[in-house]
Amino acid sequence: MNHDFDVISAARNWRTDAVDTATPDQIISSVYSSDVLTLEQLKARLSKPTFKSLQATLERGATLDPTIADTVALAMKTWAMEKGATHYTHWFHPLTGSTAEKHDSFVSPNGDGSAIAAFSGKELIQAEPDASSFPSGGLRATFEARGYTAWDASSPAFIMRHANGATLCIPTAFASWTGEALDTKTPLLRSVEALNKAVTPALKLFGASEGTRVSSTLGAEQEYFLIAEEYYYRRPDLVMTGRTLFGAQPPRGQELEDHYFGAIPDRVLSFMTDAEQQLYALGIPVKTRHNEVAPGQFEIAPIFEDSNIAADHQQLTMQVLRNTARKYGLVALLHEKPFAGVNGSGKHCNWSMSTNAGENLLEPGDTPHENLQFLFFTSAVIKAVDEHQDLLRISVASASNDHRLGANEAPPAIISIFLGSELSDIFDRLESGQGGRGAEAGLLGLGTSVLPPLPRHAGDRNRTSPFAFTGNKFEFRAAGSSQSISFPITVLNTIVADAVSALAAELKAKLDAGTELDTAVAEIVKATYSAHKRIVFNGDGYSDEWHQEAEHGRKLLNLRTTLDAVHHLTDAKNGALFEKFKVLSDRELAARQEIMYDIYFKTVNIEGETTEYMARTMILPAAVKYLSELHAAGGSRAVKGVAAEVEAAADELFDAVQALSAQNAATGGDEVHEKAHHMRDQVLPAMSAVRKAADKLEKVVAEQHWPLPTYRQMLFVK
Ligand SMILES: NC(=O)CC[C@H](N)C(=O)O
Repeated sequence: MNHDFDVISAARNWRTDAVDTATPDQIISSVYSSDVLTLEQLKARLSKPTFKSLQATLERGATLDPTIADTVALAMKTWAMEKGATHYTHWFHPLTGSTAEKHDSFVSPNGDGSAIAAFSGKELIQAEPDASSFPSGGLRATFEARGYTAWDASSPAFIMRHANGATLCIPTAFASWTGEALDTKTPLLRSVEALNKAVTPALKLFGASEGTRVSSTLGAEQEYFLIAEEYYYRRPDLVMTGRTLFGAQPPRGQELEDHYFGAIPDRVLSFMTDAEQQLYALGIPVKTRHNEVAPGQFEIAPIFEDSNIAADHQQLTMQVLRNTARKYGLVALLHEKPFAGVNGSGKHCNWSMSTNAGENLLEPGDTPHENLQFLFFTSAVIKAVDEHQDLLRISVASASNDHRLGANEAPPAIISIFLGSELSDIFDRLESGQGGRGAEAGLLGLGTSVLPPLPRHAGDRNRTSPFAFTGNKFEFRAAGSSQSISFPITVLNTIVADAVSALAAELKAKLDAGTELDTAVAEIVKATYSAHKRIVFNGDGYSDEWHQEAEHGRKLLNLRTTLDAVHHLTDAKNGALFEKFKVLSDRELAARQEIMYDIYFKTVNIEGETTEYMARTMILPAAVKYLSELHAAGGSRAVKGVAAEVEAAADELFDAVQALSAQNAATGGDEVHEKAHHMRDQVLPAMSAVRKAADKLEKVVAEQHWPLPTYRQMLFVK
């Protein structure tokens, strides 16, 4: 096959007709949140008493008063139909990691041959989709099809558009008839509540007013690749598995570092602008766009918002990126490692805690008092991450992230915290009993002898750190580009709730005993840092020395692969933690573990089968064809030399495929974790051997015979 035509068409094939892009003024005045049923919209459409009742429900986090449900549903339906919606759906987040929707038409037959537009309060509040095929990890048998979706009124309803219409999407939680969570939203909401319950009493010790509530905030950076659609559909591996299972390294990768933050190609910028306009309409606060490090890699990042809403918005962002790319003859690849040898894609989760008055608890403040608070909560995060390294690692574990972690600017599997030199210095001085040394340039004097000055927005960054302080928040960098952010954030909220409640109890005891607040906090910060500073590491997370020191010196966990990690999810300490904060019951936790094993097993199984299929039906035939051509070409030294190279690699490939085929046919056992281990220990290495031989062939077989678009083409044609 000759790819010359492909290269030209892949480069050209995009629509130049501009979309109707709005100016910043128009975005602010009319586009932003125009497809979101905001509280203002509801207020304008409901009577005062109904709106008040709805608002009270939202504030209490309770379920909607059934007597007003019909009125709210009517307002929703009217709004949605004005926006062009023909259908509505309960939109939820099953344990597949993505989203689910089943549309129902607003049009209802009236029984007399006519039809009316209908949507009742009952239909708004709860539904029973026939959702028996979603993973439940044993929480229900398939014959018990009943799973319920329940309206999450804290995340606004929105409109999803397609070329021929629109759908009203109502964010919902998804649970079994026994009330067990079958989704990622329910535990996230529970963890937000756990965080609130733990942090609010702590804040009160610092003098917070009545009515203070605390929630977690999140901004998730999304990295992704774009490749020409022509190439995508010629790569069964990309279509089936999301990553390339073959591909020799091109002469040029990312070593020139010329793509990162470079000028964004016109086609890509047009795509980005189009996607952003849709995200604005959905009220998603996207802010930043740029070229990422690998050729063909890009990033979109929002500013932070409430973490439950951010989790919904993050799923929508992925969906909009995928859908919009197609309009430009591109495909958005969200896999963590679509191309070996260059950077993978992360979804760095910028996490913090904030009060309902908008106070960021991880912001070093302007006053000594605010800084006491800051140090207290930062210590709690350090304690939480040290005590629950395993859970953070598990929350980002997947077959795809295994290929990313530990190389090309993605953090290693060992969890540690980067505090930056200035903040580390402050903790070190607190620990050693050295107090403040007065205000320095860029540092904020605390005006108290027990505490040293604090940095305002430390500027340094560390790309090899999985969990980095970035001035007024922590960036959980280990999260992978294709995953839902719900579980990582559920874990973060829960472990921090645990640490804060422990430290708050200590603080309260000290205050009750008559210790001054600043002295008491300094003592707690000092003791906490002393006990947990092994988790703080500001150096190179890739170095051998770090791996040695982390594992042997500091005794940190090094859970290299998904299977090493997932195994710990149901450890007694983790079950007790999630039970204590009512985030996940033992059964719900065990179900999640089961599903993680299952998804891992199936993912690698599909990769193994795809590798075998491509090697047998595409790559070996190409090599054989080229060989027969060479054999026909006679006996010159060059021909013989090339033929010998091709033959050697083809033989190696043939043998490797036979070996892979045997592993694909085996199972490793009946239990899902046995199957998963078979995949990791037998199938993945067998796939690597196939790839190694195939990549050798790619370098010697005539390009016109090579059946697959190459890295050189996919990464550089934009
Ligand atoms: N520039 C960056 O921050 C690179 C991050 C890297 N792509 C990752 O996998 O996390």
